[in-house]
Amino acid sequence: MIEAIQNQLFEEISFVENPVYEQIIQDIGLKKFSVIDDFFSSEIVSHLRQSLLNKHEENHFRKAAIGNRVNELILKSIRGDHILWIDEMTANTAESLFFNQINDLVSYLNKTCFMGILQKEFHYALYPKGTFYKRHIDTFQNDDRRKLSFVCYLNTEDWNPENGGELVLYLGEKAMETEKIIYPFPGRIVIFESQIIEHEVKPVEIERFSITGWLKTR
Ligand SMILES: O=C(O)CCC(=O)C(=O)O
Ligand SMILES: [Fe+2]
Repeated sequence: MIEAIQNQLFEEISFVENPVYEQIIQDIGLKKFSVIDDFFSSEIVSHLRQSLLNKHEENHFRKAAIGNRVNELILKSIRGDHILWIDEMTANTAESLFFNQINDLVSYLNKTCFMGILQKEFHYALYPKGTFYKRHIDTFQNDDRRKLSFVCYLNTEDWNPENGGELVLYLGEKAMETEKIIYPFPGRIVIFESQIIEHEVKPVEIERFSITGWLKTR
């Protein structure tokens, strides 16, 4: 009994407010999305990019799918990225650092906003030159488990807006829709409400690297 109270007290005392997480929570509450620069250090980003490139070199990536009854030609007109799912259980050093930060964020969200995030899934994505991902929403019919979409860019430091590949979020009601353009600068993350925000990746002029994932309720 006393131990339980001590533990609870300790939990309350040990809670440290995190300004970056608070920013994310405030943004999502107000705008349904948040963009944070330097969420990941350039060191982690470069290790993750190297890991992505190694695995791509070893032919582990697959062309991304969009549901099952779609043939390859149609698929290519919708999205052209190659992906590889990341398994936390067999994560390498860079991936473990990535998951540590994600898990820290998730536990903060669950503690402070009762988000109820119990599951997560992440994949590497490589967009070859000339590819894109047409306007879409990240939730499937009959499946509303995806709550927050999460993208983290792994491009090199010299990424130039002229490379294209910008993420466009479509915000607001149809009649007054606005576009939020987000460049895929390394270390930058974008978090948005999966069930609400339509978005697209514009055609890219050079290879574009990222990790995309979802925080889910179960
Ligand atoms: O890479 C991005 O900026 C977004 C990717 C995306 O929309 C997706 O994979 O569902
Ligand atoms: Fe998406």
